[in-house]
Amino acid sequence: MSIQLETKQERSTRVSDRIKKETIIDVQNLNFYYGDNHAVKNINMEIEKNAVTALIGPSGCGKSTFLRTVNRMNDLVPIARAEGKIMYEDVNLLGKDIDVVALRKEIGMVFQKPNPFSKSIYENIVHALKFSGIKKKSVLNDLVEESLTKAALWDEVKDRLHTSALSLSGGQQQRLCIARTIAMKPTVMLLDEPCSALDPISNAKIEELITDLKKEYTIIIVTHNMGQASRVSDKTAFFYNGDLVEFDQTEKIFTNPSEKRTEDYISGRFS
Ligand SMILES: Nc1ncnc2c1ncn2[C@@H]1O[C@H](COP(=O)(O)OP(=O)(O)OP(=O)(O)O)[C@@H](O)[C@H]1O
Repeated sequence: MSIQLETKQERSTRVSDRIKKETIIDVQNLNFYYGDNHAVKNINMEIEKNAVTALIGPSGCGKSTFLRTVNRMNDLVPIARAEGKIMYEDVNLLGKDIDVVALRKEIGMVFQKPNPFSKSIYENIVHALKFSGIKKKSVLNDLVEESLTKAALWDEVKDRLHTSALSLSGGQQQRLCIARTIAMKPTVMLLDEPCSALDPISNAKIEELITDLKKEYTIIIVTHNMGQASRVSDKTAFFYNGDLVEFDQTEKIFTNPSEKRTEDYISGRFS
């Protein structure tokens, strides 16, 4: 009798098949253009629910464009054009009849530089909630506490909710922006280099927070920090020159990538 030993690759495939989760966003043949610039090229990608997906790659390779296409932030660029489909629960997010305000509530975004309004901490959270029709003070108060708690900021600000958000440190401001997104009860959070303007301690706090948040939310994060991608994400997509070169379990990407370009990038041979 001969026993067939499984190769490392076969084991990795078997394990990743077993832990394969539900797909929440299914990107199909996505192309994105800024005028003649073909910035994102024929991307096919399934984003797993309640997981963290990291987008990595050198500057200008299309990561932010891809991210901003998911919640239609690129609609604001006049020369921009998207082709293909981004399916979210049977709805094509690129469809003409999509209510983009509702979409951005469901798929929230946090930007590279913390951008709180120049209002109080409390007002930063309730501003959009009031706009969406919630007026009752007790409901607003509960949502403020809940979202600041989930963003790991409540203990630091609970005694000064009515002071200016601009008096917070950069790291606290970024957690406030995350709380503001959480308050809208999204299902997906898009994070565009959320730590790039932060000090190492704030960075570590946001990373801890991301790991915590994925229990409730699906997260897609653009990062230039390879350590961060490997620490916080479950899956990693490597973009190069608008192409999705490789998309796999983060552990596989960082220990045994299939593509030479991925290996060269993560080992710092180009940036
Ligand atoms: N608003 C815009 N108008 C025109 N071209 C744009 C715009 N935003 C991005 N681009 C172009 O699209 C391409 C992809 O840029 P994008 O910002 O998506 O890359 P990136 O991988 O996120 O880069 P970085 O890591 O530097 O943020 C680049 O050629 C860039 O110049």
